[in-house]
Amino acid sequence: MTTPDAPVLLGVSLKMYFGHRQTLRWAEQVAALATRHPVTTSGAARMFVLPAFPAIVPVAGLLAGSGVAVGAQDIATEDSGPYTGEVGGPSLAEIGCRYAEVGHAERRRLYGEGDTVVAAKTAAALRNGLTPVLCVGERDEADPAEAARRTVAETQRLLHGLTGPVTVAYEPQWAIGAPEPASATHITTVCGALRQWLDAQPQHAGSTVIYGGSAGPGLLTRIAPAAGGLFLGRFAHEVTAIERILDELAEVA
Ligand SMILES: O=C(CO)COP(=O)(O)O
Repeated sequence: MTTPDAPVLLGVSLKMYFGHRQTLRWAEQVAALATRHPVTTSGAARMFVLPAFPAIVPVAGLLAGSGVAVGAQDIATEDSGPYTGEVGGPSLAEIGCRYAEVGHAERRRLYGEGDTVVAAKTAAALRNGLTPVLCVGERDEADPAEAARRTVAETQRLLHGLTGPVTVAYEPQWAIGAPEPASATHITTVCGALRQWLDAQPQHAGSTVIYGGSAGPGLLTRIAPAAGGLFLGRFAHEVTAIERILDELAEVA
């Protein structure tokens, strides 16, 4: 089952770029944009934002009624107990999170997270009713067919034994923090393969594939519908850039 008519999904992770007040000002602008833009008010596009932990509660308040969902950039593998510094899925769900990001390349590279931890965090998100934003993608640049093979295998490994809808964010690691995203051919090859694999997994019905890695205006219309949306980083810091992406979607709709 393919889902070409599903709403486009635009996610933003603020990583650790913004201070607290800056995050709140940005969220206010995102709420205003989503409340007035025809692509979001019609339901043709859905949005989620992942602020730093301390900003989740106030950002959820600012986004209330705008249709923009909120989520966390990380989640503990366990639900409660002696895990200093961690934040568990039950708390995230309680404060209004709908998404929890897992497996980002920065957490793998800088904090030593491997497949076991990523799979356990994915399970924790699903167990708590949160949609995991499962980041996958090859570390070094490979040709598109090889990248697709590796990325589907990685996704299959990480989701083994799990049930529930997921948002798979294809983020080739070499394209994160780069001047440009991967090429449209590269992205559509890998996202198409992920879509095809997910469509054959009834236990993950309702899942979405989005692309991240230096994504910004001008990209989505070239990679849809293989990519069902974008996972934005730096190029969403200016809310006018998000607006340009919504405008582009309005043009092709
Ligand atoms: O990792 C990303 C989204 O989580 C992408 O970040 P950039 O768009 O800043 O490269």
